[in-house]
Amino acid sequence: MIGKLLRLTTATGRRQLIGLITTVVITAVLQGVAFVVLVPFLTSWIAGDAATAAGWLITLVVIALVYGVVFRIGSLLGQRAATEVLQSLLDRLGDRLVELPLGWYATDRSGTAADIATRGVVFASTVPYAILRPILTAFITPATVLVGALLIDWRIGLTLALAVPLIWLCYRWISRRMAAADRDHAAAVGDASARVIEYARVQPALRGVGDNAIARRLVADALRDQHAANRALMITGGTGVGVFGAVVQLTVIAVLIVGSYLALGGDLGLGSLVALLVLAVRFTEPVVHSGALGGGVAIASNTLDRIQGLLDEPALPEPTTPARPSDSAIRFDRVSFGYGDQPVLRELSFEVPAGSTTAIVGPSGSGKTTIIRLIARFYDPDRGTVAIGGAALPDLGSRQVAAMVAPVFQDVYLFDATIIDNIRIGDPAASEEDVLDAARRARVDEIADRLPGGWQARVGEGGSNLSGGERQRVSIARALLKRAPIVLLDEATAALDVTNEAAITDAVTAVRDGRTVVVVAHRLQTIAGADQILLLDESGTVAERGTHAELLAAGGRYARYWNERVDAAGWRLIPQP
Ligand SMILES: Nc1ncnc2c1ncn2[C@@H]1O[C@H](COP(=O)(O)OP(=O)(O)OP(=O)(O)O)[C@@H](O)[C@H]1O
Repeated sequence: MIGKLLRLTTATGRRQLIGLITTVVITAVLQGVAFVVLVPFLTSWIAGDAATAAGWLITLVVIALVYGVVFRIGSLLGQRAATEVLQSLLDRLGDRLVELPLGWYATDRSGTAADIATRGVVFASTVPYAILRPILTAFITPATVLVGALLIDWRIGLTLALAVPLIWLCYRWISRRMAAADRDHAAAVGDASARVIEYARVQPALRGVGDNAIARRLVADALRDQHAANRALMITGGTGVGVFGAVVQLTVIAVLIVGSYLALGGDLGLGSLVALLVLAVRFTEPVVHSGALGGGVAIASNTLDRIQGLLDEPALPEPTTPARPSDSAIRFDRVSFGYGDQPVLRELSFEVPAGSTTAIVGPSGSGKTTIIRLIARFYDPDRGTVAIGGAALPDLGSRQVAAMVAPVFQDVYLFDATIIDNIRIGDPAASEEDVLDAARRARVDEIADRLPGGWQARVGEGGSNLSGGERQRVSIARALLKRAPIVLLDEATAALDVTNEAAITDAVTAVRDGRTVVVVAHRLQTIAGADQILLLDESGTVAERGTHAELLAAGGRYARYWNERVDAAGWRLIPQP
């Protein structure tokens, strides 16, 4: 645990921790020596030798004074080390969360990450003071007492020494059980947090369908599992401490039996017997304490592992000298990709010429959004290459890719701020004029007109005061303001009202303006207006590719797909003269 803590903190934190450990060792030894000195003091006191007793008493007072000074220094170092550990962990986790590949966030890790970044980090910062210090004392003081007991009376010392392996085995047993119970508990807490966050997020959808019994059951099950895991942790801790206390008390009884036997045989004076019994009790006191702390050590160790695990999450490879893209053309070259063991895209190859628009269509689950994620470098493909401007994304580096690409996803998240502030995220340095210009081109001005407060109206948490289509228009305005050469657009699947439909059509037209656009298209206008259409099939490969006119003329899968959609939408194409 000490090694894990030292690895997680800064050089200053390491110095403070080593200082703390040094003072703890000194105070624990001094405490043990004080207990040992009690023996000659009590023996001479009971024997009526006041002068010798006074000498030992002075020794005890000196030990107590030195102990007090070193303890105070240790307390200060412990507090400073705790603050340093907290600060350095928050800094490192903050940096890590920014560096983690975006794909890490695509799977719902929010509960686990929130638990580590809040409860875990705060607990870790208390470890130097609340766990490390008492646990070291609980081992070093009895060890000093044991050495003293062996020197004073080897038979009593040997009795104590024989108990040590039994106590150690018992301690290991408790720690292992507590570590396992804590792992289950942490998993249950992470799961329950994720479920509660998810439940809050999907409230609008749930209220829309009227019956949220299934979602409520999922949350209730997760909370019940967390409760059960918490109970198991408590029971494991309570049982362990009870068993450990009983084993330690048996040690005192063994000393009492051996001591009484020696006293009855005349080998041990009454004063020495009393003093050695006091010593045995002093030996067991800190050891009993270690039983209760064993669980804390196991939990602390697990927590430090979890924090280290998050810090060690693999990042995507980044170039030392990023390559320069020649333009904004996108190329997929025999790309295969899957989430875990589940393959999604297979040997996918296509090109999107710079400045053109490609619409991706295909059945649900065929991997359309995954293509968008690969271009934004949420993940690197398992095989094959994704390139922009002739350079593979790992050679361009995540920063450059992020600067070149403006994604507009289906589930747009808006901050609970004004519409203007939400658009400005696209380019925080942009002038007010530029922000308003981008907003108008994405027809966000109509949304501002509708809201009380206009441009200064707050959009609510996650953008809840706006409709899905409106949120996507704000997101398109962000992309326009960013002036990135590539726009990735995952069109909302939900049916849009007439106003939003027209506004999105205008916004998409505004976005195209010389940019390279890849759009997961659901609206017929977007599909028909694209320079190139890629039709994916269920197995994650390109089934057909071409312009709308070419694919319709071919009369294949795309033509069937198109005709079904046109019939469903009641659409009619007006023949061109
Ligand atoms: N983060 C993820 N982890 C695991 N599997 C995922 C993840 N994201 C998507 N998938 C799975 O990968 C497959 C392709 O998903 P993707 O979202 O790319 O499809 P899509 O064609 O965009 O679907 P839709 O039209 O329904 O949005 C699906 O089977 C989906 O369940």
